[in-house]
Amino acid sequence: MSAMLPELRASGFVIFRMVCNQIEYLLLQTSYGTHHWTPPKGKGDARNDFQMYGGSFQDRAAVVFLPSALSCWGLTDPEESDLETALRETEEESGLTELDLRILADFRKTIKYDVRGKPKTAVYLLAELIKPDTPIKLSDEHQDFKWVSLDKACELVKHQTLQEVLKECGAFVQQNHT
Ligand SMILES: Nc1ncnc2c1ncn2[C@@H]1O[C@H](COP(=O)(O)OP(=O)(O)OP(=O)(O)OP(=O)(O)OC[C@H]2O[C@@H](n3cnc4c(N)ncnc43)[C@H](O)[C@@H]2O)[C@@H](O)[C@H]1O
Repeated sequence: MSAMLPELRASGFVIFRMVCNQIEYLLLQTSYGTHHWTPPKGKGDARNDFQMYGGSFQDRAAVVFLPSALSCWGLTDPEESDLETALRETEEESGLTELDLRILADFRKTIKYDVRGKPKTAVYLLAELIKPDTPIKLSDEHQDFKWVSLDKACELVKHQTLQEVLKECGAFVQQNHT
């Protein structure tokens, strides 16, 4: 049965801004669990929530059926791309829309880790906040946000794979930012 389920997959944006010639990265702190810090990101569609938290056979049928049904009604897209997911989640979690961002299209980094014993893939894209003073509007999923230096961001995120993503973002920005 599990082979028929979609992978647990999330996408998001590492967002940076330039303030007085310094690069700062946006991190959000979850209002649940261990209150970990993460760039804005989230899961691609409702089917993934099932994998994360488990459920009955009926629940399974519902979560596999629901995205297809919603898609037919034009309410959501079960084939949402990583970019679409990242944009949607970024807007939901920070209030920042595509219009606020300059996407560095050549950057894309994928990491894999286990969450509650299940493999998860997280895809990170990279974008600059065009107007550095644009306000951040948090959703209920997060309790705090910070704009921080690369070193401080690596300190906050704790997980080595995500620290490496942030460092690659830093190097990419240094090489490609005009
Ligand atoms: N513990 C919890 N209690 C109640 N509700 C919860 C919950 N966790 C999630 N939710 C619910 O799920 C929703 C989030 O949905 P989404 O917002 O769609 O999903 P997400 O970005 O993938 O968030 P999540 O926190 O689950 O994942 P992450 O991989 O960062 O983090 C998942 C775990 O992996 C760890 N992790 C993160 N990055 C890692 C890495 N690079 N390496 C290893 N572990 C990592 C984190 O520390 C964390 O423990 C929330 O609204 C909330 O309702």
